[in-house]
Amino acid sequence: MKYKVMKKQKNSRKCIVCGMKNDLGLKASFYELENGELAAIFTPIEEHQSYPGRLHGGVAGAILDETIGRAINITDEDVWGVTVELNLKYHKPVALNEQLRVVGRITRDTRRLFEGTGEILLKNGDIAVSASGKYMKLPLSQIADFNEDTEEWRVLPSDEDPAEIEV
Ligand SMILES: CCCCCCCC(=O)SCCNC(=O)CCNC(=O)[C@H](O)C(C)(C)COP(=O)(O)OP(=O)(O)OC[C@H]1O[C@@H](n2cnc3c(N)ncnc32)[C@H](O)[C@@H]1OP(=O)(O)O
Repeated sequence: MKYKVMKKQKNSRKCIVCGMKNDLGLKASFYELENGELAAIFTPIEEHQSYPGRLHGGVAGAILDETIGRAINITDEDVWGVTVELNLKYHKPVALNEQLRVVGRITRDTRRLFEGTGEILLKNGDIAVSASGKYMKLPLSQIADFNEDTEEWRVLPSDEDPAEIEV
């Protein structure tokens, strides 16, 4: 199904997944959808390979980790957390140099923890990798010395931002 994009989330400077100034990073964009899920869009490059032409499983884990983790921000922009568990299932190989869609959602939300699931989708809609994750909520000050300006933590509008995404 195609869902309307309601909001684009922020990118950062150096994060391996969302850092726009990390030359080896995924430079993923994150979009909140009208159905309450979060979609990520990124294009893996050669530097993200495992076997030639195939996305590394750890990199697939990284994008799923962040997509599920950021899905909590759809309902509360100020929740921060760290991953405490991540389970992955690799169903199909993922090719490089093709734009990928990733989707994540929250399945449980308590005072201290939240949990969610997510999938990397191939062009034809098949699920290539699926994941479930558990995150511990923490104040940002307990996670890192994070200055929003220095870390360039901001929404970066682009002409390529989609109006709707099929997930
Ligand atoms: C918005 C978010 C987007 C996020 C996207 C990407 C996020 C990341 O990549 S974060 C990087 C990777 N993750 C990390 O670095 C986390 C590393 N781990 C830690 O820092 C610590 O283990 C930390 C802070 C989570 C817990 O530390 P600490 O408080 O000392 O642990 P501990 O005392 O053992 O446990 C505290 C409580 O949490 C619970 N807990 C700990 N781990 C888990 C777990 N995996 N599952 C369930 N409960 C857990 C314990 O049972 C305990 O509960 P209680 O107090 O009721 O007994």
